[in-house]
Amino acid sequence: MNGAEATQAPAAGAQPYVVLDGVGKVFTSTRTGERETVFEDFTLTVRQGELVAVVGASGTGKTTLLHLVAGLEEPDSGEIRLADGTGRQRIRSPGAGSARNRLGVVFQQPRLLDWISVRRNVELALTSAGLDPAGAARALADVGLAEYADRYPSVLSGGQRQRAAVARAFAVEPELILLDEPFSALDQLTARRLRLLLQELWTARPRTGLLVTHNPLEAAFLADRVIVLDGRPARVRAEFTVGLPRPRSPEDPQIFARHNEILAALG
Ligand SMILES: Nc1ncnc2c1ncn2[C@@H]1O[C@H](COP(=O)(O)OP(=O)(O)OP(=O)(O)O)[C@@H](O)[C@H]1O
Repeated sequence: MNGAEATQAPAAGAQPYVVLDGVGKVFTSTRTGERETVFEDFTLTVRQGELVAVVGASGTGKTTLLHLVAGLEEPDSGEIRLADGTGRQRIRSPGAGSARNRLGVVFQQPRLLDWISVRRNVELALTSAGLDPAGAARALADVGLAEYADRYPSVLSGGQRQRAAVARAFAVEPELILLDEPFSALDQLTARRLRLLLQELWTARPRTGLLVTHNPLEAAFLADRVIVLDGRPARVRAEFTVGLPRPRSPEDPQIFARHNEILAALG
């Protein structure tokens, strides 16, 4: 980010923002009827202003973890406590209903509506969050899409569509950002640019978030802390504090050193 001051990771004493407290989640296979305990008595805290990356083998429960935090899945036991930016907490527990925070979510696919312009896509997100749709122009400019605002998603490149998805997620001033393999469908060069863009947005307005990724280098570059999930039920097998100020360079040897540590923990 041009002229930005280096920013430190959130203080260890920052307020817990997302707390999974003894969470259990069991799925029953519709095919075999078998019960699969993905989480059992699982505990994780994300502090305010912290970006936590979740890595781990396929099928460990990374996306399920995001879905639980997003309220797309309900825990079978335990509690998920979410701060809402006003000092209050919302609690999600079995049968407690779907208390929602204002979320910004970026998936592997951009999930834009193809029959309306990029601008309208972002405006829709703003109006459903009760915000002024005029904010769409700024959000699109922030991701370098000002000139493309009136185009339809289908005429944009994959990288531009994902930029639009990032703009939509950040436009709503989210209390929490959830990123589920956001750049894994892009070619390497485009993914690298988008990671730099994400860092730029994060440095300008630090948020709290969870990033699911298969890419340990992406985790080391973007996150404040990286957790390695493993096993059934999933456990935190290893945890790394990246501890490098932002903006970071993808070429920084310290990022590679963290990447190697994460890779070793992934086995
Ligand atoms: N809605 C569901 N119904 C039944 N089983 C599910 C459901 N969602 C997830 N699972 C199962 O829970 C386990 C964890 O899935 P999840 O998608 O969270 O893993 P993941 O770590 O994100 O995997 P990947 O890295 O491949 O995306 C898998 O065995 C999956 O089949």
